[in-house]
Amino acid sequence: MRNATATAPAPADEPPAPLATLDARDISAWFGDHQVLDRVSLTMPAGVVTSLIGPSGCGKSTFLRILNRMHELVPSASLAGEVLLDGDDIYDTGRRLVDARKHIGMVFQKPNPFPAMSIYDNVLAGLTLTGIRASRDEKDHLVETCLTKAGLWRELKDRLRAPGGGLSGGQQQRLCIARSLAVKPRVLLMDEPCSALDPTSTRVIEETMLELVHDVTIVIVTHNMQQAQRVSQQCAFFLASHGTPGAIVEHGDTEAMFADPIDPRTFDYVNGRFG
Ligand SMILES: Nc1ncnc2c1ncn2[C@@H]1O[C@H](COP(=O)(O)OP(=O)(O)OP(=O)(O)O)[C@@H](O)[C@H]1O
Repeated sequence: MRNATATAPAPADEPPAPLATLDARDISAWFGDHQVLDRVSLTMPAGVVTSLIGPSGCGKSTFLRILNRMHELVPSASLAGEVLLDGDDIYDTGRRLVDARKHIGMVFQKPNPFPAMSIYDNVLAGLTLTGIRASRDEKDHLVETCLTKAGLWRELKDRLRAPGGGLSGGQQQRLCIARSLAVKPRVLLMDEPCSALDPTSTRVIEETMLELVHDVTIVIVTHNMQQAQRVSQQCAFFLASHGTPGAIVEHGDTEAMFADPIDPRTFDYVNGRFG
């Protein structure tokens, strides 16, 4: 068991963490006494983009937030089940919350850079929080690496001291991706990351995801069926029918799920017949 106080600061120039598999086992979730997920199990393999699809309110975001311990921030929220990162339970009582968030980063629907903070400092904002120390040279290198991976370096390298809030929506979202990458996560969770963006910015983020997946396991919630097909290799279809808690109806290879789904409800959903 890891000791909560034993985590020494890690240097920023350590090599990228190896790819990791995230395994959710029998996840149930509640807000108060309202159950919103019922025994959901899903393996999100290393180096794969997994998309979570399904109608509004079926529990996709709740499931995603459980994967990095954000669900517990809601006072009435509770859950059952296990989330294993390469076999280690992220809810183990000996594990620090901040470690789970460091290893499993999150990008939200609405870009949320610190608006008055410079682009440079935005990228590095997670370092202090997660106890990563870095020299000036290491910070410069990290900023360049993360902005490059997020597809922003060429656009922004001459204005790193400008405020993050002055960027376009698409650039802000990519800045948030760069900020997530700076702490070298092993998994990146993305909750409808393109829903506030125009088609061009959306395509840039999708291309970024396809590059990033070589370094980090990705799980994305999306309402866009074309996006799920473009970016993900694995897909899970969630449904909460007639007031029952959300559950996975079907999951597997994305191409197969769209071309030849097993369950008629999946067929109807991916063909736009409901939801
Ligand atoms: N903070 C909260 N407090 C109480 N209930 C909540 C809270 N957040 C979500 N819920 C409820 O949990 C259920 C699942 O919501 P969730 O946001 O996970 O669904 P979703 O599939 O991601 O929906 P959408 O696609 O619209 O974002 C819904 O019934 C929702 O009303």
